[in-house]
Amino acid sequence: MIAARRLDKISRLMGSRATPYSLKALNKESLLWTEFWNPKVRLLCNNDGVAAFSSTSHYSSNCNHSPTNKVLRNLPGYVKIVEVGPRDGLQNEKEIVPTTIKVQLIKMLVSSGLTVVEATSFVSPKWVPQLADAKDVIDAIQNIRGARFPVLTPNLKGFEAAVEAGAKEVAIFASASESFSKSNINCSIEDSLARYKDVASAARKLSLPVRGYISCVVGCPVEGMVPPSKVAYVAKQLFDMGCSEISLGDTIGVGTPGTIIPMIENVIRVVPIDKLAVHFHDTYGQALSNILTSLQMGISTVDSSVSGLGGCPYAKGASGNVATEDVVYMLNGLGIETNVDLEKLMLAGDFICKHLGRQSSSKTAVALTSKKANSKL
Ligand SMILES: CC(C)(COP(=O)([O-])OP(=O)([O-])OC[C@H]1O[C@@H](n2cnc3c(N)ncnc32)[C@H](O)[C@@H]1OP(=O)([O-])[O-])[C@@H](O)C(=O)NCCC(=O)NCCSC(=O)C[C@@](C)(O)CC(=O)[O-]
Repeated sequence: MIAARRLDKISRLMGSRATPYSLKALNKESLLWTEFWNPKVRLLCNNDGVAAFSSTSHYSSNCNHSPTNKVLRNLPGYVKIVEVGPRDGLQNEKEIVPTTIKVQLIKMLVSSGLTVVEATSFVSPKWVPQLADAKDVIDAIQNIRGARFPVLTPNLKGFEAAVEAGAKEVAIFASASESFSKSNINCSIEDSLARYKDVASAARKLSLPVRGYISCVVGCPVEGMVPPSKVAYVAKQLFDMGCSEISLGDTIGVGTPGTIIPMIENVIRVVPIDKLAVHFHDTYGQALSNILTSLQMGISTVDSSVSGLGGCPYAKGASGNVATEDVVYMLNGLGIETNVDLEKLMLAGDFICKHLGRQSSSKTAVALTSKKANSKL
């Protein structure tokens, strides 16, 4: 068995996120080996040193199922959720949502335990009037602790405005479809990549992290099927210009595991899998199965939107993002850590849905709310 002193030292090295699921004795060799994990790495150790090392792919100690189960073996122990509700969720809303409501929503999302909340976009207010108050939103959330608040910036003008407002992290958004690039940001893919190089280099000078999005990773509303090689090409460009994370967006929600797998396979030939995130819209009800497939392939960052709000203004017919509540419910069921308190998350969802005057698109929120109401009868 591993000595207590050594165990302490390794736990310290792996950081606080190594707990509470940092230790696990392996079945057969529990007297000799101890497995340590955190969201990034997995170590097999004994008193003689580190025996094996791998990135992510491990089991949470909360899991009821056996690590030898073939289907579930490669799931991560921790999934980082990137909440995009205040930006992607609201950008398409026709009625302008007051800044105070947006700020209250962000506060509630952070208090549910979400550690990344995309707050707004510094885009042209003529193109996306709903987010014209970006500066005020960033101003009002400056003192909120416990989460990062990336913002979308389509060009240097947006980047400079974001930095001036106090943003500490930005996201650039390209497309794998020419037609979508034109309708979303009014330029070709190549022109957008040239613009984004400038943004990425300006961000590097200030040591600000840059996330890269790719839209239409399986289908485009105009062009139909998008070849995986095109997605891989854009992913490599974004990675090479310094994006610390690349989010693969099924903007119109047409993907199934059958199309997601070849797309991810192509991308991971050119970008390390731990740099990838997935961003699924739920138009055809495929988002959760696509997320599970992505996790099985080794991805451990998932974008979602509280109450399933959202949709891109330049992707007609696309429904909302996958609901964060549904993602958390599924991950809880798999014993995968997220740091998110589902009850508190549902309060945030309820808050924004009441403001918008509509029912949540989260099946989990609807089911748990009606279960609660019934139990009170
Ligand atoms: C990119 C532009 C600006 C090009 O728009 P343009 O009209 O080609 O740009 P321009 O350079 O000719 O400028 C036109 C006007 O916009 C102003 N302008 C120029 N830039 C900015 C800026 N940053 N902030 C504020 N104002 C700006 C500029 O100053 C000028 O003002 P005017 O002289 O007419 O008064 C425009 O197309 C735009 O803002 N597009 C944003 C569209 C958008 O936000 N789409 C939704 C986000 S992407 C998404 O949802 C997909 C994603 C990420 O979620 C993943 C997925 O699901 O796929």
